[in-house]
Amino acid sequence: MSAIYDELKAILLAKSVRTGEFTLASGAKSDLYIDCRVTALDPVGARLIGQLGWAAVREKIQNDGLNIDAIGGMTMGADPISLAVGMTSAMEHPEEMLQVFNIRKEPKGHGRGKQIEGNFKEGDQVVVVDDVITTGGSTLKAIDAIEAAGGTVKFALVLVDREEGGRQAIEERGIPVVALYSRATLLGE
Ligand SMILES: O=P(O)(O)OC[C@H]1O[C@H](OP(=O)(O)OP(=O)(O)O)[C@H](O)[C@@H]1O
Ligand SMILES: O=C(O)c1cc(=O)[nH]c(=O)[nH]1
Repeated sequence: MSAIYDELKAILLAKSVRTGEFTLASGAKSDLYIDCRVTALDPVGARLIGQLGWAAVREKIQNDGLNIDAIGGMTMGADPISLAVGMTSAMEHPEEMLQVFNIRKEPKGHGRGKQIEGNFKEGDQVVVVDDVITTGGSTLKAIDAIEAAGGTVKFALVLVDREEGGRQAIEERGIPVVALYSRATLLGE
């Protein structure tokens, strides 16, 4: 694997992988918690996520002949990852640049009342992002919100797949999952 892959893995292991007693988004208990926010909000971590993530997204776009307008996911785990990948697309291949959006957990109660903020519009073909997938429930909610707003999700970009059924749940919906790391490749299990 690349130096970027190894460097990002080292930051994830040092800053994000935690053991203890945790309650997950699904309500399940776990002795493992991967707090990707700490890595994605580390300036070096963000740069590496941008480079690795954009390379993976660009490869999928090219292999499948896709036309992608934008990238984004459910706040807040997805937010720094989406921006890092979008910024890297603009820096490395400006002619292929992806716009970036964030999805609120609930539509805003005032202002424009939107659930999707930033650079998303009806008709867009998008990549949905999540930092971690466990059950896949959060990514599926993001997909629901994008579809309700008139977008089409072509695939999902995930930083870490915990390999607990999330990939299957998302792929059953017809949306392929591109994961930068799995539980096995991150933890060597
Ligand atoms: O695959 P799942 O079972 O849905 O679990 C993974 C989700 O859980 C966490 O989100 P959380 O709800 O803790 O929100 P946050 O990103 O706002 O912290 C994480 O950021 C993923 O989105
Ligand atoms: O399932 C979750 O809620 C979850 C697991 C994990 O490892 N990291 C995280 O941020 N959320």
